[in-house]
Amino acid sequence: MDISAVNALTYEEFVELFGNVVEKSPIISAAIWSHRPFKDLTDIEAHITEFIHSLSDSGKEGLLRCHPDLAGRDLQSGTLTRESREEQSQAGMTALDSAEILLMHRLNSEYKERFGFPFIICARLNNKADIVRRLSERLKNDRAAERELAIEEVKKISSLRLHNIVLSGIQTKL
Ligand SMILES: NC(=O)N[C@H]1NC(=O)NC1=O
Repeated sequence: MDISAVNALTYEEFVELFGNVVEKSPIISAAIWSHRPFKDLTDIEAHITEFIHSLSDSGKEGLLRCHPDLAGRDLQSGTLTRESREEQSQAGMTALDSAEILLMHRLNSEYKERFGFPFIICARLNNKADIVRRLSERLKNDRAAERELAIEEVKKISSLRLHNIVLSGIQTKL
């Protein structure tokens, strides 16, 4: 799918295709559609980044709260989005033993209690050991630093999702 095909999408098609590029936040694709025509994927990413950075601190935290825990309740109950399930699976989160699941639950709860939003990391770029290590380390940060780090992870997740859609030929929907 090339950029001219992206630019030719109707609003409805665009949001259907890119609505979950930022987890459970279709407002972002709804907003950036107005910026067509896009020059390339980097241009789309720049608009996503611009939107996210324009949010207030509470808006950014709201965006973070749209993300499911890693190895959390949604994974156990099968209610993850397709994208999140694939990412969590790739990072080994779907193949944890019971002790590892308990550890993730304990660390995720501690994190959420401290910061008021879930721990977020780009699962495709990290394995199980990285995730546990980073989660333990990041618990020591302050809230503002963690908010910014988490937003950077959301941007990495979104970039990989965007590239995956455009380059992998999910255009069958079009
Ligand atoms: N909590 C969290 O990091 N969630 C996620 N990370 C990722 O790569 N996909 C997700 O859903």
